[in-house]
Amino acid sequence: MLLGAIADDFTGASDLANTLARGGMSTVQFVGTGRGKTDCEAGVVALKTRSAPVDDAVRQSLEAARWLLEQGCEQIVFKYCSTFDSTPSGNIGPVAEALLRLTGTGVAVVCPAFPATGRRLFMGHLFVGDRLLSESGMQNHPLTPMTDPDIRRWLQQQTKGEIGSIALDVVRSGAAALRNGLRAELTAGHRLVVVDAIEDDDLATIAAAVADHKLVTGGSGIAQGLPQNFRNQGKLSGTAAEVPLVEGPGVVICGSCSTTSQNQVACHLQNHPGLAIDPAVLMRGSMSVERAARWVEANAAENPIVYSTAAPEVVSFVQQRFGREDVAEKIETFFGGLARRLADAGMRQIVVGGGETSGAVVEALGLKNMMIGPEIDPGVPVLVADRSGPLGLALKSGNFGAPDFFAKALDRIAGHE
Ligand SMILES: Nc1ncnc2c1ncn2[C@@H]1O[C@H](COP(=O)(O)OP(=O)(O)OP(=O)(O)O)[C@@H](O)[C@H]1O
Ligand SMILES: O=C(O)[C@@H](O)C(=O)CO
Repeated sequence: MLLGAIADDFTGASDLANTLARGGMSTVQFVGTGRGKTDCEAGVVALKTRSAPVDDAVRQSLEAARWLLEQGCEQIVFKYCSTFDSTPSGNIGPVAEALLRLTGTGVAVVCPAFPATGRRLFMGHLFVGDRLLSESGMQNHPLTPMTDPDIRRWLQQQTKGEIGSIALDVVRSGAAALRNGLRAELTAGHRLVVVDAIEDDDLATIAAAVADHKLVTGGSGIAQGLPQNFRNQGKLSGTAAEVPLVEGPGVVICGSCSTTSQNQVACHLQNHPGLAIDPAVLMRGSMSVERAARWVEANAAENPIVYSTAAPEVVSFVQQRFGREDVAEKIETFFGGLARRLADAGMRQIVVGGGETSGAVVEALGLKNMMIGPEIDPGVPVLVADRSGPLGLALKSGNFGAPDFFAKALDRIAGHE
């Protein structure tokens, strides 16, 4: 393994694995510090640490990094969300600082930009499309409401060390100028440096500038140029793994409440049967995994959807009543249990909406690693795991995908265009 990555959630991991695979590295997505197939050029360890307690997130990330370094990785990427999902008390800062120490790195870039999905960083401020992050809908996120678009200020609340920043004009001056800028930041004592990027070319410049960095941090965009660094050194084999097609039956499970997911659920419901999961009903114990599974099986021929997706005011009402973490855990456990029950009974395609939800589903399915198939929409590939035969998956980040993503994902897993 040449490049090892640690992703703080499962959809983020598949987003990054997709980028590295498209960049020409043979890539495997590992579940936790999952073992199994390690003969790849890039290994992405998917953790579920985005909303975990800080100590837990640091411990799991260090364990994953140590494992990746043992596999021979020359560079470690810490992948977080392109919308920088975190709270003022963590976890991006503490994990990044712990990885700096572990890898003996002086300075690392911080760059969540992902222009293909509208995430651009200018003067340290993060935009989603034409909106500042804090006005993009992300301010209503159920677990990590992003209420400040200034990534320097947000990250500073999470770290012990002072945060540096490098503006777009330096990036546009080229890789050598950026390297000098990073050295100057290090001299000033800034070991985590927020770097602007608004186009793919900016990300390519940043990737070229950090070719010899032991640690790189960012969204999946930062990884677009990393395979080229290894190619320049003649280290890539150029052989891609064969990923099998997987026919149905299929189901969609959505626990994401983002605006994008709300539209995608509404779109899928136009032509497919749906079962809405009311968290209050779940908390009272009046809905069981078995009941939902029977409903899915009765509708299996029509690619049904089971979802807890709801509007922000409904989400905050239920959170106030039952507690944010308790509700999230109840829903995630339910969706995990549902996926396992369905896969045990022969479901071969599972499409999931939401990073936390995806983590719960993949962990409940007990998968060890996943191969990376074709891209469905920017940032979301087909994944194929082995679970008594091939199981096709798509793990969609809350904010990714076209309105018809769910139907398209099921088609792509089966190899239909
Ligand atoms: N109706 C609801 N009320 C309250 N909480 C909910 C509801 N539906 C889902 N949730 C919880 O909200 C969280 C949604 O997070 P998830 O990561 O799955 O989606 P997302 O944040 O939109 O996606 P991503 O992390 O990929 O951006 C989960 O913990 C889920 O259990
Ligand atoms: O970077 C993103 O936006 C996604 O890969 C993600 O992390 C989803 O949770």
